[in-house]
Amino acid sequence: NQVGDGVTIIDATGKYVMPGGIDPHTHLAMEFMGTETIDDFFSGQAAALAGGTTMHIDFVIPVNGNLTAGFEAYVEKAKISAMDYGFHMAITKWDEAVSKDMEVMVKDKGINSFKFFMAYKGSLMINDDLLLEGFKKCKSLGALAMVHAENGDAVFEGQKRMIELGIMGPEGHALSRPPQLEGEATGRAIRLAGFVNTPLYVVHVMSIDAMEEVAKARKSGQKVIGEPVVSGLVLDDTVLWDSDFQTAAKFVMSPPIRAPGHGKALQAALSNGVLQLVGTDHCTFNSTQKSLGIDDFRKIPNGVNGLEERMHLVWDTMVVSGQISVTDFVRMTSTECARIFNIYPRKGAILVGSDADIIILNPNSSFEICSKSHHSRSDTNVYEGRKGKGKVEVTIAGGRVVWENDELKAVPGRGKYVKMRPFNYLFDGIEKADAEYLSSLRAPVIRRTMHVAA
Ligand SMILES: NC(=O)NCCC(=O)O
Ligand SMILES: [Zn+2]
Repeated sequence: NQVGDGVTIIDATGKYVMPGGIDPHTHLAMEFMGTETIDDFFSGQAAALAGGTTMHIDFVIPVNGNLTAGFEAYVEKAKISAMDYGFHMAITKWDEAVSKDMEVMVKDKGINSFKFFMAYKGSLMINDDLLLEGFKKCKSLGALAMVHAENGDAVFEGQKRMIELGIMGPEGHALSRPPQLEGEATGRAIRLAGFVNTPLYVVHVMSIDAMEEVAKARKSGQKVIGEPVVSGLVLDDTVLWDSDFQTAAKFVMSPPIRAPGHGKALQAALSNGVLQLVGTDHCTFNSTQKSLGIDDFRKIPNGVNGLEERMHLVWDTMVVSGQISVTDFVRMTSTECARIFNIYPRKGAILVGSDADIIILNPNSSFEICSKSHHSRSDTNVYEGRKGKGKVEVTIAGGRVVWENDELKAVPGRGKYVKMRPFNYLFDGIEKADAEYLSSLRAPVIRRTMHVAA
């Protein structure tokens, strides 16, 4: 039986055969906050395959702002890949070399999206000036602009405020960067992208404040994509107040996991089309690394796991509860990502000519999440002990069975780099809108020159 738009099939046993998941947002082998993520391109991908994800798109971080050096470093890191992957690239400074290198990345290296961090003052953060330059360049190249939207200056101020109050623990992380700072930056990025008339992708939408900015823009016809991540959908921030440092610190990520209520609102936004696809922002650190911030929450490396859990948790939270259909599930975890990053139907579909990335999900089987048995190298899991319905029983990546009977057969080096073309569907109509804007401008005023006698 075929269900929905041709991507989901139920076999005689009631199991679903569907395209493998694609995670639009991961950070493997990333040097960040004085350390490096514990999952590299093999261990992170092992986790992904065990959880039904067969491709991910990771963020290349330039080396001292240099894009080519960053790209080369990530090519090395990714040599151990067990599954297919693509790259986005962060832009952390602006000059002629960066502008030229963006062209090289798009035209020669298969990168079609660039991320701008509006937070992490003193390291990755950029200002509005750079945001505008970057957005203009993205538009000219047909590359998608992405933003980490938090007001970094205000976060810095919020952190100082907490330290002055003597709040040094993980709860200070949430208190120092409240939802309004995410809403402000999201709205600002959206308005600047609207001003430039280029599509925008907002990564990890964590709050009602940010989601409402995306909703408003989309309602007005602006091309904005909103990506919630699993942690934002299913967790809440009460854990940050836990009296045990490690228990609380493992949940520190940015923007922070929000107060109860935000997750439910993000789920609703996903089901009614305000938000489009689900990522993980998988960025893992073990307990020793999280302890870097034992005396000061500002030093806790930011990030949580999700690559192995995304498909299960979205299924259990959204499909089992009746908030979305099976077809919606496939769209939000796979197909929409493939369309946005211009790799459909090679990825995100089961069609003749597509890569054979396929999973079998048994809706009647159960999963239980446990850091002792997960495939990430981290010694903790933010979803520890969660149980639910719907289990990925088989993962096939590139035509090879890599997960079956709870056994992983991931082989380092087998994953391929997937080049992504510019000018995705979001760019349709942009040129026409620009032309209309230009013709709508009123005729320039001709002023007579006045000659005043000396
Ligand atoms: N999200 C997070 O806390 N860590 C990964 C880096 C980022 O995307 O901000
Ligand atoms: Zn981010």
